[in-house]
Amino acid sequence: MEGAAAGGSWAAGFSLSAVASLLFLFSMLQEHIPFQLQDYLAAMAARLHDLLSPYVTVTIDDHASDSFSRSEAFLAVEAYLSASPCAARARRLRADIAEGADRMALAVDDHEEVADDFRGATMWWRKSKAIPRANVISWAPRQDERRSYHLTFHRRHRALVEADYFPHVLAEGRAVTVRNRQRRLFTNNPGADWSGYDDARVWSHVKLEHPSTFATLAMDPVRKQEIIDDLDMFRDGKDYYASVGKAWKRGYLLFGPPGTGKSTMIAAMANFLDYDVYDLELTAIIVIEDIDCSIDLTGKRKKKKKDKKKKMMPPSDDDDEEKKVTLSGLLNFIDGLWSACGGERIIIFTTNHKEKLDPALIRRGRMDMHIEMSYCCFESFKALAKNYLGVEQHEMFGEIRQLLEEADMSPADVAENLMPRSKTKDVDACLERLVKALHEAKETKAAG
Ligand SMILES: Nc1ncnc2c1ncn2[C@@H]1O[C@H](COP(=O)(O)OP(=O)(O)OP(=O)(O)O)[C@@H](O)[C@H]1O
Ligand SMILES: [Mg+2]
Repeated sequence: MEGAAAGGSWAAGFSLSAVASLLFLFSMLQEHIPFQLQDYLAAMAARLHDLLSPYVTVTIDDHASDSFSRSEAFLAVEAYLSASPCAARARRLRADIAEGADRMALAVDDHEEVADDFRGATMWWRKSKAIPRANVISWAPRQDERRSYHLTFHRRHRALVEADYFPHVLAEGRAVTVRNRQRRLFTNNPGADWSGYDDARVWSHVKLEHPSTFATLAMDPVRKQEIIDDLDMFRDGKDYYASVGKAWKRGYLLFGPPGTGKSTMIAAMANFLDYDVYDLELTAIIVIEDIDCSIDLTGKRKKKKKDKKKKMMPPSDDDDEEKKVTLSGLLNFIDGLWSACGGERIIIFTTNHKEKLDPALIRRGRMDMHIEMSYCCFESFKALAKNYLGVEQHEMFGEIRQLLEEADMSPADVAENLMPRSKTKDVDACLERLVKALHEAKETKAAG
């Protein structure tokens, strides 16, 4: 290893090159030496190397010997090196789109070597490729190529590598993978069977490419900040959750009339946290409470007699019992979803009718923070006006403020009225259209 030799003494450099020559000779002779002797010689060469060299080498293979999937350690190192400043000095790189990622990622190419500086210690990374000997002739690209990373460092840094450097590489590598991957939005399929754990039928997902952020989300700034703080606290709260003995999970219930920004908030949260999102649309679920929620000592749920209560919003013409979901089935599913996955989890429930939900469903622990998304207030309007029209002050703002207090209009409707109808953004026309719509909404409210 060139870099390692340069970093050590002359003697180490000499001994390394001597060993390298021996290894080269060994590989030349390999074909003429019986198998048993090959193993013996390899072991001897390794011991000779150990005796002479002050350097330690750790190998990380891309496939664990008993597994077909790629090793997590290898992927973490690959991701770490792709983003590390040390890789910027590599001359040969390889570009690829990793599984689940949405952009090209660069990785160090085969046989390339890079030096990473960690707290004053130099870590040399080299990537190697090996093609196992096989008596198979194939025109297809070799599937059995094995790649490995070799980390070489001075033996006095061994404790540092084990205690600090490897955890650092793993954490950074994972963070890079999360940043690169395509995030997904899962939504529940109406009518799915909630009694089982068949995730594929219950959830469908799309790529999450929603542009909404907390900066564009219109709501009371104080409440918005509370939510951001809560998410921040959760994200960095791994140790805290462990110390109080709680699973690292949090549930949010977003409730409010249609068009008040519940789905927009979900996208903003996902973009803020870089998480996948499970959006459980409760209004689309029919729950028939035919099972009592108290649990007897044998752990089974007691059945209630014939007292069937509709607790959630069912499309009333849907009489297909098969499609209906029992409350306990839904609770089991939600709790199963929580416990099935390690690591941090956020699940967001949305509904237009909080008052119709069963208390068991929305108790703290399942839904820890209840967030009301309400009709557009003046603060929200100001955010939308800035976002859609680029105005922060206007003589019509006073009138609009007054009207917003008297009429119920969702942010979705306010936004729609503010949207310019032509490329020449006519701010006055947009605000006038909003005032007119607010007057109508006010009359409707008074009449209803
Ligand atoms: N608070 C908000 N801030 C910014 N834009 C909003 C807000 N509320 C609504 N909008 C706009 O209105 C559209 C519809 O809002 P959204 O889908 O988030 O409503 P919702 O509360 O999820 O409604 P529903 O109950 O029908 O699902 C959004 O795409 C967005 O453009
Ligand atoms: Mg929605």
